[in-house]
Amino acid sequence: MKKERIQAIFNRIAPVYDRMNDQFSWGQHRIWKKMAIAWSQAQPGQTGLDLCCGSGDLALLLAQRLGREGQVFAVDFSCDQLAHAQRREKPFTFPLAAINWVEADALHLPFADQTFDCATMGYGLRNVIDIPSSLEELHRVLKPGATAAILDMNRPNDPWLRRFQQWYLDSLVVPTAERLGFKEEYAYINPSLDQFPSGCQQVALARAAGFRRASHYPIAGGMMGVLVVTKTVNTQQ
Ligand SMILES: C/C(=C\Cc1cc(O)c2ccccc2c1O)CCC[C@H](C)CCC[C@H](C)CCCC(C)C
Ligand SMILES: C[S@@+](CC[C@H](N)C(=O)[O-])C[C@H]1O[C@@H](n2cnc3c(N)ncnc32)[C@H](O)[C@@H]1O
Repeated sequence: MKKERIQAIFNRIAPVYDRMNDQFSWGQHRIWKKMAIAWSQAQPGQTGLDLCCGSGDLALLLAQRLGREGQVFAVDFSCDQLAHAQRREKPFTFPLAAINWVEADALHLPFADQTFDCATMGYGLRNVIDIPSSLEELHRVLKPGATAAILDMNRPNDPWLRRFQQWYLDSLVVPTAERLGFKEEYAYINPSLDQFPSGCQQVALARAAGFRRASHYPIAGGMMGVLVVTKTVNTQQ
């Protein structure tokens, strides 16, 4: 799928994206995102990156974790998702790290090598048009020793759960989205899952991108998963 088509999908659904995620996942996506933040090993005061930030869920959680002394760079190439994210940021009262909202392509990040202490990527890896390049770019901008947590949907290994996931998406998610005029955008999810590398394949891709430490943790029965990668301190890299 071309970059422009992906951009158009997420620009179009920006007004309903958060509400639909809450509705379709019964609010569970917020738990899955908090798990990704924990796996990122982000610490107060650090400089963090949230790739494919969309409406800002993970960027805001990362900003809470990094605190007043930290800072977040939240990157997305959808101007409408970023606009929505910046409007949401205002009501937060507890001490947040400063969030820098950056409209850019995850495949060509406008940051120097070894910039970030930690990173998150929520439901982005499956949507970039070049997964190996995205992982290589992530590796480039992380500091040695930094960890990234990459949350996404996955096909479960269990055949019954696979069938449930396909049925849920085709028979509940898409018809509901269709009633709001977003059939095409949500009908994209199931085929995108068919193309998405399995957890083991994601680990292999991460290793090929230079991450010497990579693990994949299935969650929600394997319908979701978190790829956790760490850039080793090896001076040869
Ligand atoms: C937050 C979630 C998905 C984000 C998301 C990712 C995409 O790639 C999209 C592509 C096109 C349109 C929208 C999105 C998008 O919103 C995960 C939750 C939302 C999912 C749409 C629903 C997935 C439901 C699970 C398959 C089953 C959940 C079972 C339930 C907890 C009982
Ligand atoms: C499913 S949304 C995820 C949003 C948010 N991370 C979350 O957890 O809800 C995927 C986001 O990735 C963005 N995206 C896809 N490919 C991208 C790329 N190459 N560069 C930057 N953003 C990209 C889309 O614009 C969209 O906002």
